[in-house]
Amino acid sequence: MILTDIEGTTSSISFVKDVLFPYARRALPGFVAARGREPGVRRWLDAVATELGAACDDGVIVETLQGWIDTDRKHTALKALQGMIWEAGYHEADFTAHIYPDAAVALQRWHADGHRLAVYSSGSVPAQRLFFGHSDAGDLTPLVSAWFDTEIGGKRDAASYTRIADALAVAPADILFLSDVVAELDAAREAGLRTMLVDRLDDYPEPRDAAAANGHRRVTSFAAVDVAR
Ligand SMILES: CSCCC(=O)C(=O)COP(=O)(O)O
Ligand SMILES: [Mg+2]
Repeated sequence: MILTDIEGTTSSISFVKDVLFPYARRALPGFVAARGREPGVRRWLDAVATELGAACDDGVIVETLQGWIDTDRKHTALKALQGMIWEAGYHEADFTAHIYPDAAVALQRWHADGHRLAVYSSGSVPAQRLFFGHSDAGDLTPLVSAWFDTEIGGKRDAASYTRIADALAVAPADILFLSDVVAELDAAREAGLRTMLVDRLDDYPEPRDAAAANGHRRVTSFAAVDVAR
């Protein structure tokens, strides 16, 4: 079983930072004005207000969310709202989601070879499905059999990986987790998963040395991933 992160791993950080985040930032005020009363949207706006610890109007909530986008806060409410906003962007073909060609090829090969593939990203599950469904390499969603976001727990928390293994009904040692973030790999290793640091030179121009990789195997492309080990 292969479990992969998205941003910085299958896909470039710059696409997320330079295309997706500015799109969500711009669209947020109009989105909240138009859809803020829908229960599925209100639920997340209320979660932000709760976090602020005070009754606040939607203007304050929008400003807070825009601040969180600016600091790349991986908050579940922000991620859920971003996913809803990006839906329009994908459907109106404003953009397609970046995927490294080596990642698209490897995912297709692993799937054809009978490996089960799952995704674990801070992006919400609907945002992950949109991302893979509208990728530069076309619709990759049929390759993925399970999707996980931070509703199962934080990516730097070992318990999240234990929950994922339970949900997949797979022994932790039979899951290979691919990520660009060493702290996420540390948490996965603590839960018993196999790990590999994906060190994309486009995203990380100064490759991380063995000490920075903290004992995780390191590759710069999915082409070098040996799923058997
Ligand atoms: C898949 S949604 C767009 C990416 C995103 O918002 C994000 O936070 C991705 O974080 P990751 O855990 O995939 O590094
Ligand atoms: Mg990442």
